[in-house]
Amino acid sequence: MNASGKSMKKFRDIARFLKGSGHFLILALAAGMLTTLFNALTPQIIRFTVDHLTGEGTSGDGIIQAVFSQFLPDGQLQGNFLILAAAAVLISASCAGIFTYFSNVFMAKGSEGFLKSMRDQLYRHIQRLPYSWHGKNRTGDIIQRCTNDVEIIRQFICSQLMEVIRIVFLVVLYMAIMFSMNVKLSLIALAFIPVVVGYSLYFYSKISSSFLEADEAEGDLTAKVQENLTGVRVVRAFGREMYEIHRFDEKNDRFANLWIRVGRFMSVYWGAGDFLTGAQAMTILIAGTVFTVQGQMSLGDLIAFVSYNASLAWPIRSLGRVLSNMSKAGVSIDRVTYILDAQEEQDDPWEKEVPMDRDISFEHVHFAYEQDAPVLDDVSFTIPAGSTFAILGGTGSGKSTIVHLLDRLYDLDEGCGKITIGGVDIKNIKKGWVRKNIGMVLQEPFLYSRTIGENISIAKEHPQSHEIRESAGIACVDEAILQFENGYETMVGERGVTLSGGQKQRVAIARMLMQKAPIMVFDDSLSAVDAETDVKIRAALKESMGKSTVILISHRITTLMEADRIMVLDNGRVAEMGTHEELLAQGGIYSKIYDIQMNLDDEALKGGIACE
Ligand SMILES: Nc1ncnc2c1ncn2[C@@H]1O[C@H](COP(=O)(O)OP(=O)(O)OP(=O)(O)O)[C@@H](O)[C@H]1O
Repeated sequence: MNASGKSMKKFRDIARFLKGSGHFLILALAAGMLTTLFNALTPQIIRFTVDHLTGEGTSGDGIIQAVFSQFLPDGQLQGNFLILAAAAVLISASCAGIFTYFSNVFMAKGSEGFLKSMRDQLYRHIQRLPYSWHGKNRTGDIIQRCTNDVEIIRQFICSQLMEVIRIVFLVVLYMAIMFSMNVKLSLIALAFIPVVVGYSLYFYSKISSSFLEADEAEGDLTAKVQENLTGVRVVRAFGREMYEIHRFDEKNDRFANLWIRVGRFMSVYWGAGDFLTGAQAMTILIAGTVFTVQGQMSLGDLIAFVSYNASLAWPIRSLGRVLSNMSKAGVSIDRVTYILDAQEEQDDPWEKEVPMDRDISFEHVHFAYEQDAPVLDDVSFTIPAGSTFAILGGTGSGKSTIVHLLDRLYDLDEGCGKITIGGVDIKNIKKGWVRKNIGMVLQEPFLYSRTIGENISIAKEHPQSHEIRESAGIACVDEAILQFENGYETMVGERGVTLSGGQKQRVAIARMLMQKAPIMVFDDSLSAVDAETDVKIRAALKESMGKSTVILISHRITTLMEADRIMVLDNGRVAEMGTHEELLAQGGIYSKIYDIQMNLDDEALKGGIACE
């Protein structure tokens, strides 16, 4: 596809969001044009009135004369012209007002409808994008695209594009009327239009880099404030308040200076623009007066002409600005279509739902994230259904990657081994089905800004309160929750600040238990819990888990020593495999870590030790 084909495709991608709201924009445009039409009548009425007073007659056969003659015969018209003229001004102003109202109402409906449709579609699409896509794209950037860029596109379609059409209509209409009154004077007025538009176009394209810099400085300042507020505990703990204040001052200064510079540029622009407009008005006035004195036009013509000319000044000046700002939309359309073009995660037709309470098997699995170095190297193991399987390994050894692969967040490439559940390659099992049947608790669980009860019950459609308490009981967090004034109705604040790390982990365990999944994964999810509670939770889990298959990942040997089978992972390779006793007897990595952890004092034991 060539460049213009690509641009058209992008424009079509965006224009489809007009479905359901596009007709409002057309109505807004039509109402806006009618407003312009009625506004154009007033100078004609003034022209007629003035010529009537002075007894000049070039406008005698004009449109207003023709309309008035419809209502009253010539004789009566003479006596009532002032009333008629006043009524005509009032009627045209009222009509203009009414159409302005409708134009704004339709514009708001069309514009908000377009925005809503675009946001809805983007949100829905992002929800369905693969996890790997999220891994490659920064959250802040995605949010920026869904807010700022979407807003710029809305302005482009619903404001700038409409404005350009409205201005072009106004210019064509007014120039047609002006040409009908005096061709020579109209040619002078017309000659200024490209100069004014060209000047503002040139100016705005020149200062767009200053605008961009100032916008970026604003983003920088916001990010600084956000980081500071999020990390307020660290700032206080390290006594970094003054340092943070200085850093903020620097960014704030830069931000202010950049906007002052933009302000200076804009002052030059407005000043020079005023001068240009004034020079044009002066030229029209001088030439118009000469033509009037020469009898080429009436006094009414001159006044009406000057009035039309003045009404053209602002729209023409803003045309350059609007056209120049429209170019920004191209970048935003690119940024939004980048998200929309990303392939959604979809089930292939051959993927099915199979029983998940079966053996899990990794067969010669090799895996690397994108172009990065290999993370898993020939990993093979089998987890019999209903058993507890533990994985021990140093930081970055690939433990979580195994879970990502099992959950189909990433798929294995051809020839890189196989993962099966009940003998079925998981590539042939629906992704949604896999995830629904694998309960997962992560090391740093994410809790929503909702009540604790809602957080626990999120995985279940119609949760019963006794089920919520039951799950919380197994996760040893029921007692702690009841100690809060509002119990299960306690709101978990932004990022769950009202709960301790260990409490959050336990709420996440309770949430996972609600899922009653046949496979449960605990990815270092007891790390923030003290050793005693860890033992209690595991005992309660053992009792309640029934036939579920459990995968335990931990740095703490006491957490996983009772597992049916333990795998030691070293730099993506299976280093050891066996029961606790077998591994101790081998005298390898596992037994070394065991010795270190067992010899540590209680304090260290509570924190857990990384097995590196
Ligand atoms: N989404 C990703 N994209 C690219 N590289 C990744 C991604 N996730 C993990 N890695 C890399 O893969 C390697 C294994 O990471 P993984 O999270 O599986 O280790 P881990 O054993 O669970 O570590 P930890 O105990 O610290 O959680 C690391 O080098 C990590 O940097």
